[in-house]
Amino acid sequence: MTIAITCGEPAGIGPEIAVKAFSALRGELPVLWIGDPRHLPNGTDFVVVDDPTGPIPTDRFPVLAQNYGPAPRPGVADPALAHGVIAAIETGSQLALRGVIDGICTAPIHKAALVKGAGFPYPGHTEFLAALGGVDQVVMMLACDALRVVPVTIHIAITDVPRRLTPELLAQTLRITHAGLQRDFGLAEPRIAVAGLNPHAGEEGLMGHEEIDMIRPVLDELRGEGLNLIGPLPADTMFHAGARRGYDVAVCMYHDQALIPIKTLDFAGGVNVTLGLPFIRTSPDHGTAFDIAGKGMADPSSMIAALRMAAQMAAARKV
Ligand SMILES: NC(=O)C1=CN([C@@H]2O[C@H](COP(=O)(O)OP(=O)(O)OC[C@H]3O[C@@H](n4cnc5c(N)ncnc54)[C@H](O)[C@@H]3O)[C@@H](O)[C@H]2O)C=CC1
Ligand SMILES: NCC(=O)COP(=O)(O)O
Repeated sequence: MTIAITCGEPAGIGPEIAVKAFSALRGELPVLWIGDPRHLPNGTDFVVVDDPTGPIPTDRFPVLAQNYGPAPRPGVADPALAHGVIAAIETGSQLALRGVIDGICTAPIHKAALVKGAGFPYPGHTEFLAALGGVDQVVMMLACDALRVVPVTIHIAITDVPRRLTPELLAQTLRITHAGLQRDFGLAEPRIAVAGLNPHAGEEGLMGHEEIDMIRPVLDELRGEGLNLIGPLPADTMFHAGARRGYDVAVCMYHDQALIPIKTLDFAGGVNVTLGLPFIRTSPDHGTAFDIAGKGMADPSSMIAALRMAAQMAAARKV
């Protein structure tokens, strides 16, 4: 079992948490870092791996070396490195698709630097990985011990949410979530709670109509396909401890509705997973943390949790 870590934004904390996670998981889970060794923290005891299909060393930090350019100043993204950051994600995905590695764990990227430096046309890894995997739609899920959440719409402006929230998108998100929890998380009949879009889930149409016009009909249709769906629920009351015991995942209508509760509950332990890909991808739930980059202060807990989750998902697919 080997999980590859893609370098992410070299000016962020990605290289640091990869090295710290490697140390923490030594003897438990082999990893392979894909990136430019010049971007590793000073003094990292690394070894270059020439052939990723061969044995991966576990005694020193193993690097599938790429050549992106000199190290940036910590906390200051250099768009000149954008092509390299993207290439690492492509390399990791190809290795995973070929079965050379068991999955990828992506360190955070700085989306603006990739757009500026390489015209990156995707809002994040999630959509880029869907393209690399040859699938039309995937689902972003964030998971910790206390909660799993899925945002139906992801990185779009809040003013665009009602328009982009179509019955097709909601239905496909629910189907992919259902199948992903069955396949990768061992839940035979996942209980899926679905949030409304409006306050009080619309309060019978007094505070918005999306629940009546769109969400309810989609849930009714998918119940006919055998999905165990609860809702639409008022989003403000579905995340307290008692409510969370009633479902396995909360499907939310937009990014912050989903990510605020999980990052509040467990920022250190949260993991970002892409469901619906032909290979396994996880990621820490946090970003590049430019404010602490290069200071040795970064907490690797979320990266460690993401690597463990990728390994568990890979094991589940092998059964
Ligand atoms: N998967 C990905 O590629 C992701 C990328 N991002 C990107 O990261 C950049 C910064 O995003 P922000 O919203 O500022 O969130 P952030 O998660 O980078 O930082 C928020 C706060 O949490 C702290 N923090 C984050 N991770 C930490 C860790 N491991 N240890 C200690 N402290 C930590 C930071 O120092 C900062 O104070 C943006 O460009 C965003 O697009 C954000 C989330 C995921
Ligand atoms: N807010 C979550 C996030 O930015 C992660 O996006 P992605 O790069 O995993 O698509």
